[in-house]
Order: sequence, then structure tokens, then C-alpha cells
Amino acid sequence: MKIFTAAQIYEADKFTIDKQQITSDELMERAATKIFEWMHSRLQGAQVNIQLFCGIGNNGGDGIALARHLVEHGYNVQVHVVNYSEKRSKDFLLNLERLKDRKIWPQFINQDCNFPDITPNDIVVDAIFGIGLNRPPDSWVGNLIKHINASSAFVLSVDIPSGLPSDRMPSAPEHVIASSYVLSFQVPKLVFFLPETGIYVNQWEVLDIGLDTSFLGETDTDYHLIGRPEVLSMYRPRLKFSHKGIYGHSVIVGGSYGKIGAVQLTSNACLSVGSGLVTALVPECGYQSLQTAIPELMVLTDDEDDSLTKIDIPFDPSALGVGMGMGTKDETIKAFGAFLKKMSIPLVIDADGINILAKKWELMERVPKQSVLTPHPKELQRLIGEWKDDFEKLEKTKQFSEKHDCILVIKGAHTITVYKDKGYVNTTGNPGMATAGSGDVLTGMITGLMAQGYSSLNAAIFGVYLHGMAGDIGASTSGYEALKASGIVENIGKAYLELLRPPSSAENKEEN
Ligand SMILES: NC(=O)C1=CN([C@@H]2O[C@H](COP(=O)(O)OP(=O)(O)OC[C@H]3O[C@@H](n4cnc5c(N)ncnc54)[C@H](O)[C@@H]3O)[C@@H](O)[C@H]2O)[C@H](O)CC1
Ligand SMILES: [K+]
Repeated sequence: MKIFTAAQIYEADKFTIDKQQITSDELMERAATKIFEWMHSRLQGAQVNIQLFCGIGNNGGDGIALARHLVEHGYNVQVHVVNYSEKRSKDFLLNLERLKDRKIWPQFINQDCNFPDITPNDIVVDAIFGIGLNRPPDSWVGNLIKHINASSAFVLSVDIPSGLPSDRMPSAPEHVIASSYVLSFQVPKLVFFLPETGIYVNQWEVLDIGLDTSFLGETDTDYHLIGRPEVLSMYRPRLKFSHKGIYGHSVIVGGSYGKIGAVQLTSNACLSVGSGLVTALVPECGYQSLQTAIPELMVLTDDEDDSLTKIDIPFDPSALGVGMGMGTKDETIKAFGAFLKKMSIPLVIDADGINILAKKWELMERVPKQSVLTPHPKELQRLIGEWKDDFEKLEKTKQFSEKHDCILVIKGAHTITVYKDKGYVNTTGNPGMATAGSGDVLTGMITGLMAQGYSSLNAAIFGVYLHGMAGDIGASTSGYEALKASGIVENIGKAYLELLRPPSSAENKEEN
């Protein structure tokens, strides 16, 4: 699914209105009706107190139109107009008149008013600001937002949490609605998925308001949300008359004294994701444990016992993952530099591989094009430098990717795979996956997919999705706290099965 900017959404709006020959208030009516249907199907007429806070733009107009539908269906409604400007939109005014025609008189809130009481059992509809927010709310509006947040009522936001800009950080975090649920029109917004702005969105859902599908299909976007349909289209089915040679020979390079487990996890993940053969190259101290733990794995060793001092692979691997648990001793750095000189296939570089690159910038030039780097936040910072917020982080990552022709996987609650000017936002995974070795598993999965012929970018996007899915399946039986990286590996097979399971008719409808 594409993630559009606010400017693109306004364009889609205009295009739809022209093409479908409808008026803007008809589009607003569609939007309000969709929200009403969503609420009505859940509330089924329950006499809960619904307090609607509506701004004076089109987001407020949606709220006012929604209030009319709720009233017409017998709901218990109080409408508050947050009167933050004289510049009321045409469709807001039209809907205000329609509401007044039904003898509903909103209460106007301005700077000097006391705010209405909100009890924890109320439902608040937040329609104060939408994607039109272009400056920080006035302080009294900010205080109203604080008042709503302090109420512990369920807060349903229309389109986007009020006070949250769609393309930058809010200037006062306490002046943003903390939404219980966001109903976003047609497309999700990027801010739902970034660590610093996603905190305002507990849950979200997209409502189809019938924006023109050809416009949406043809418009190029910088960000994509990666769900099952996107990943399924990348899947490379196993052939009936195939043999292990077809699925590649992966090499996993890493480990040091006390950190051989990292290589074990990576190798296991690489095998489980479907690499035909896997060889690990580790210091001598890793030999026994790896041979005992993974009978399917072949092991090469460095002469040195504790850390890697030579990285020689006596054959041409199909894919290679390097860095986990490797350490950054001088000899290892030297060996890594010499190894990079020899390599021409794209690599997957993780952990100490990235740390070495950050220490020895000149080595970055030797990294083969189309390599995948999988940094955690600290490692990313070493590569691209400090950032002031998530938006700058993404921009700097894109520039780095462009400059070095590499793919970067920014790991997080919504891992974002960046290649040049595009970002692919993952939708699977859970907080239980913030656990030791989780990243090693991801490196093994991406390497194993590349060995099977997936392009570097597809391997990264597909691997991140499947990794999250395996973690979700693992957590469904272990819970978040007890999920271990090996539990993610154990569920890679089930993640494939889940991905390939024919969708139910309801899911089919949702995905189309
Ligand atoms: N295609 C769709 O998704 C549709 C969306 N709809 C809804 O329309 C809003 C966007 O409406 P808009 O009138 O452009 O903006 P807002 O309501 O968000 O903002 C109101 C208005 O206020 C001005 N403004 C901005 N910031 C401030 C501020 N801090 N203080 C005071 N005033 C401010 C600004 O000029 C805005 O014009 C979208 O989110 C949807 O909810 C349509 O209803 C259907 C189609
Ligand atoms: K809103």
C-alpha cells in the first residue's frame, strides 16, 4: 500500500471530485458516512455519551457531518466547535447548517471558555485538526488537547490525531491528541509508523472513501507500507524438480570468543529460510559448538582461536552475511578490509561489520554495490551521523543509500528498508522481538533469501516481513517477554505457511 503525503492526498481529492463529477461536500459526506458506519457497527445503538470536538476546517466538517448521522440514529451526542479561527471552510459551514436544521446546537469553545467535563466512560471524537495543520495550535487549543488526553476516555481520531503534523515533528508533544484509534481516509500517513510520532497512534485503520483508484495507482510515492500482498508478489516458489544447488550456498562470517551463539542463530535462520547450503566461517573456538548444535551446517575455521584474523572462502558463495559477534579487534578489521577487497557479490553486513565500516570510512568504498546493511539505531548513527528527528534520520539514510548504492534496514517497531529515495515500512513484528540475537536472525534470513535468487532489495523487504511474522507467531504462544531469538527461527516455517495460506474472503476484500 502506498503512503501518500498530505499534498498528494489533496491532489487525489481534487482529481476525484473532477473525475467523478461530485462536489467536495459529497466527498465529505462519504468520509463521514464511513466513520459513522464504523462506529455504528460496533456500538449498535448503545447509549454511551459521545462528545465530538470539531475544528472549523474540513476535518471539523467531517466531525459535524458525523454528528448528524449519529443523532439521526438515536445516539447521545454533544458537539463542541473548537473555534480556533475565523476562516471556516465552506463544507464545514454547510454541515453546520445541516446540523442546526436538525435542532442540534453545538457549543462553541474559544479562548475564554471552560472546557467541558469528559468522563472515562465517554467516547471522544477528535475532529479538531486534520492533515491541514500547518502551524502549532494556539496554547488554549493545546490546553484543550491536554484536557482530552487527561480524561482517559476512548478517543477516536478522524483522519489523523489532531495536533500531529503529517510531515514533521510536533513542536509541543503535549499538544497532540493521544488517539486510542485513528480512522484514516484512504491511506495511512507516514507519521503513524515513525518511533517519535507513532506514539500518538495506538491503533489505526484505513477507510476507503472512493478516491480515484487510477490516480492512486499511478502516483509515485516515496514510502510504501509492506503487508501480505506486497510480500506475496515477491515470493519465489520452490520448484518440484529442484535440488539444493538451485537454492544457493550461503556463507556466514562472524563470531569471536563468547559470541559464537550469534553465528549459530544466523546460520540456523539462513537454513530455515531456505538456503540450499550454509557454511559458517568462525574462529577456531566456535568449531565444536556449531558442529554439535547444527548438523546441517558446514564449518570453516580461522587458525586463530578467539577472533577472525583471515577471511578466506575457498569457493564462490551465492550470498554472504558478515559481522555478527565478530568483534572489532585490529586483526579482525584488517581481515575484513582484505576480504572486502576480494568480494564482488552483494553482502549482508550487520553489527560489528557495520561498526568496522564506521571506524574505517575508507572501507565503505569497497563494499559491493547492492549490499544490505542492517544497523540498529546506535550503529546507524555511526554510519550517518546524529539526526535531529525521525524525518532527518530518513533523509540522511536515503542520502547514504544513494551515495553508496546500498540498502539500509532501519530496525524498529516498524522496520523501514531504505533504498535510494524510497522507504518500505514493515507491518509485522512485536515488542517481544527486542531481544538478544533477533538481529542475527534477520541477517541470516536476508542472506538465505539472496542465496535463493531474491534481489538484495526484495530479500531485505521480504526478510524483514517474514522475520516479523515469525516473531508474531512465536509471541502468540510464548508471550512477548519469553520470546527468544531462537523462538523466531523456530517459526520461520510457520511464517511461510501463514504467508501462503489462502486469504479468507474478508481478508481478500480488505487487501484489494
Ligand atoms: N481526501 C481526503 O482525505 C478528504 C479529507 N477530508 C478531511 O479534510 C481534512 C483536511 O481539511 P483542511 O480543511 O484542509 O484542514 P484541517 O481541517 O486539518 O485544518 C483546518 C484549517 O485550519 C488552518 N490551520 C492549520 N493549522 C492551524 C492552527 N494551528 N491554528 C489555526 N488554524 C490552523 C488551516 O488553514 C486549515 O485550512 C482531512 O484531514 C480530512 O479530515 C474531507 O472531508 C474528505 C476528503
Ligand atoms: K483529527
